[in-house]
Amino acid sequence: MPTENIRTYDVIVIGAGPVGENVADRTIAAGLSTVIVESELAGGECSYWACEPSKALLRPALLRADATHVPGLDPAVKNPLDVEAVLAHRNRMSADWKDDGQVEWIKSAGIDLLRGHGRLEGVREVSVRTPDGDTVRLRARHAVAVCTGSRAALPDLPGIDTLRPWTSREATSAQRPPGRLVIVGAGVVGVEMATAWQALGSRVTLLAREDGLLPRMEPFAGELVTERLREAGADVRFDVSVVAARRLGDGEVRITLSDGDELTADEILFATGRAPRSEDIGLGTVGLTPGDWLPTDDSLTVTAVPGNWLYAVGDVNRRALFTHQGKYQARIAGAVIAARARGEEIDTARWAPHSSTADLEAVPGVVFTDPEVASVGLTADQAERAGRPVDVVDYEIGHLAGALQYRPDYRGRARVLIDRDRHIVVGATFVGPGVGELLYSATVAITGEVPVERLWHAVPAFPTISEVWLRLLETWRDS
Ligand SMILES: Cc1cc2nc3c(=O)[nH]c(=O)nc-3n(C[C@H](O)[C@H](O)[C@H](O)COP(=O)(O)OP(=O)(O)OC[C@H]3O[C@@H](n4cnc5c(N)ncnc54)[C@H](O)[C@@H]3O)c2cc1C
Ligand SMILES: NC(=O)c1ccc[n+]([C@@H]2O[C@H](COP(=O)([O-])OP(=O)(O)OC[C@H]3O[C@@H](n4cnc5c(N)ncnc54)[C@H](O)[C@@H]3O)[C@@H](O)[C@H]2O)c1
Repeated sequence: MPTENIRTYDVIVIGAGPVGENVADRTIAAGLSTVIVESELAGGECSYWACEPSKALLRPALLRADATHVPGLDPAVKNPLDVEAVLAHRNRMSADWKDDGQVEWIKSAGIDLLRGHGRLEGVREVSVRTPDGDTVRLRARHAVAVCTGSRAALPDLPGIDTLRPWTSREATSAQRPPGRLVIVGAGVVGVEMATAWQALGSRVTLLAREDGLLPRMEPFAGELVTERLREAGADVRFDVSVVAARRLGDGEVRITLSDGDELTADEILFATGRAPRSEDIGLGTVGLTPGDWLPTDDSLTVTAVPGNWLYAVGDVNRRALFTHQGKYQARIAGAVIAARARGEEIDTARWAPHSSTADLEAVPGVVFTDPEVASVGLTADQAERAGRPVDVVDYEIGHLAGALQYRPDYRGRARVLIDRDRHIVVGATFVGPGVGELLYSATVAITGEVPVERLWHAVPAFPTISEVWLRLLETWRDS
């Protein structure tokens, strides 16, 4: 790269999603000049096509499901949702797909924003193709952080190019409910979007190729969500996949399933996982393969590239595809970059300031369905596969006084895994209305490695759902 017209910064961040913004926030706070490059909207997938719009669609649906069962409320809560009002609320929560607020924050933090498509150009260099066709060249004194996130992965289905399917982007930003919506994939996106659009009036068919929903979670999570989705009117099918799909001249979609059944829908949503946004970011110029995920060590450094200058943070490293976990990584990457810029050794011991240990031991996640699913740490299946001796302790949350106060028809279950040798919690799953807010207690128990003997002294208030902790301890003691 010729040296003229090169802008030099301490740190270059590619991608202004929640993760890139947080890396830049930490490096600026450490006194390092930082530029952030963004090709679409500052705020990333989370703000406009993922977390924010999906939760704005789901909150009215979940509140209505709870309220419908609480006596004495206005019968109006039983009425269908006001679709227009919900979608208008979703539009507001997605900032109407404008990023002025985010840009204002970036500027106020002292970070430079460069709009355009960023690409690595060898060691510590990045070129940016701006919207008006210019190329801006950047050089980093210390670090380049790739925070380009992920996109929806589509299956390799014949004719998919002409099918015009929905991905998570259309599913979170559509301006009216399709009459009939077929959803392929029963992971988190599939079940959340099934819950939202069924509540908004679509007739949803949810297709799982496994024998249940949410296949990577405790099996009872998928079972309870299936029950409620079916009660809400959704057609939930297991052990089935799509073998062919095409859009007809009238706009309808004709779908052939692996069991020979045919479906007709107005839209088909592929909620079939994620792929890294790394195919066109110059990975070849640093010896990596375009289109691959970018694995890192626990300090978020891409160790396949020598020199400790390249970092991958957030979805693109595939460690844990959640906004909160990517932001945690961003705080750690920022501290690592700052320490190395000062010439200091980094401390990557387990739970040390420069180690993203929680990615491996305690990733919390909430699925915002009816009922909610909140989990952190290991499932029983994962513990068994890892050869980790644990006691599996279950409790029906609906037996709690607090649960019945919350919603008289409460159905839910909790499971904790207790390490047999160390007597600490290593995994927890709660399924039931409102359990999302319980999750932090389990996350603290796991990351703090709190001995069960001490947990007895953490008294949950009566009558709350958090009394489930006490019941789980009693069940463990008496088993
Ligand atoms: C439907 C849905 C719902 C979700 N709900 C939740 C939830 O409730 N809670 C939760 O924790 N997680 C949720 N997630 C996951 C969450 O959205 C991601 O984990 C999070 O967005 C990852 O942040 P990121 O910054 O790594 O990537 P992204 O948010 O994808 O941001 C990456 C940014 O980089 C930009 N970019 C990409 N390539 C370039 C380039 N070459 N040059 C310049 N800029 C570039 C992109 O335009 C984008 O702005 C959800 C995901 C989906 C799909
Ligand atoms: N509430 C939240 O925090 C939230 C919400 C949505 C998404 N997310 C994050 O986004 C990530 C992506 O979610 P996702 O649901 O897209 O992916 P996922 O990996 O969770 O689930 C994908 C599902 O699609 C199935 N599938 C894959 N290919 C298929 C095919 N060809 N045919 C049929 N089924 C197929 C898989 O078996 C799996 O069940 C999640 O890992 C999660 O971390 C989080």
